[in-house]
Amino acid sequence: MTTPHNHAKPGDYAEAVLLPGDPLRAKWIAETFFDNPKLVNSVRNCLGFTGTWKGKPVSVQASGMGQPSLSIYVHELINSFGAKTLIRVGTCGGLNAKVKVRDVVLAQGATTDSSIVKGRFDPYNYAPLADFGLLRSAADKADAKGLKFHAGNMLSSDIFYHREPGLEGYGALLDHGVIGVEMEAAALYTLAARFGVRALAICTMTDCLITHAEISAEDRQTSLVDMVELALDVAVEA
Ligand SMILES: O=P(O)(O)O[C@H]1O[C@H](CO)[C@@H](O)[C@H]1O
Ligand SMILES: O=c1cc[nH]c(=O)[nH]1
Repeated sequence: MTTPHNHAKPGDYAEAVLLPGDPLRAKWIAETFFDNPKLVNSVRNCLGFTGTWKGKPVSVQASGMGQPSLSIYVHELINSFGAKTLIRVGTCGGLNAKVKVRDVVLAQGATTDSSIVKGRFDPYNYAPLADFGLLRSAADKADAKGLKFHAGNMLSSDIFYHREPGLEGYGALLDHGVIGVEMEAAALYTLAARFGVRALAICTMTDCLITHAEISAEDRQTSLVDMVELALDVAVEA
């Protein structure tokens, strides 16, 4: 069934879908890693492709930036296109000195300021979590590949440009082990829990908010190769 945001046909997506924020990253992933990539969605240029990785079907769909955008694509992937395993392949800012630029971050949990999650669970503070099986698989595979990775609490913020300067906007999160900041994982985990599917967010740290080290625009794509290969191996395993 097509949707206002996705003109793919039933069966166009694999059950395992990678979710980068950037549509051009989706295209790059399909063209670089997939065998026989086929464009399945281009509505709003939020590109989606299906192909195979190591002989197994897999898709990639750009989520756009932020939790409202990701929520639309993920809701439709699950409910209209049968997605069962959703793995975000994103970039994040670093909030902890132990995380270096280019390190891979597995978002074990996702703290958020977003009204998509916040307030929905009153009087409780819901803790959006990664699927444990996917998390364990990603950690084991990262170890086997010799990849430097960190697993922990990610901040999924609705705000990229905080009013407060530097690290001030992150307040007590800094003293409580939150390791990185991106803009989508909490909504992904909450939707996955609601609809009984599996989700994991894997990010490459591209901008350290403590040291201000960052990956240059030219290096950004190549530095994501390890993360994408890891995500693809996890995605097609089930
Ligand atoms: O590189 P992507 O996957 O888009 O992820 C990060 O980059 C965007 C902000 O620049 C946000 O979407 C954030 O989550
Ligand atoms: O600082 C950053 C870097 C990447 N993505 C974010 O959301 N924030």
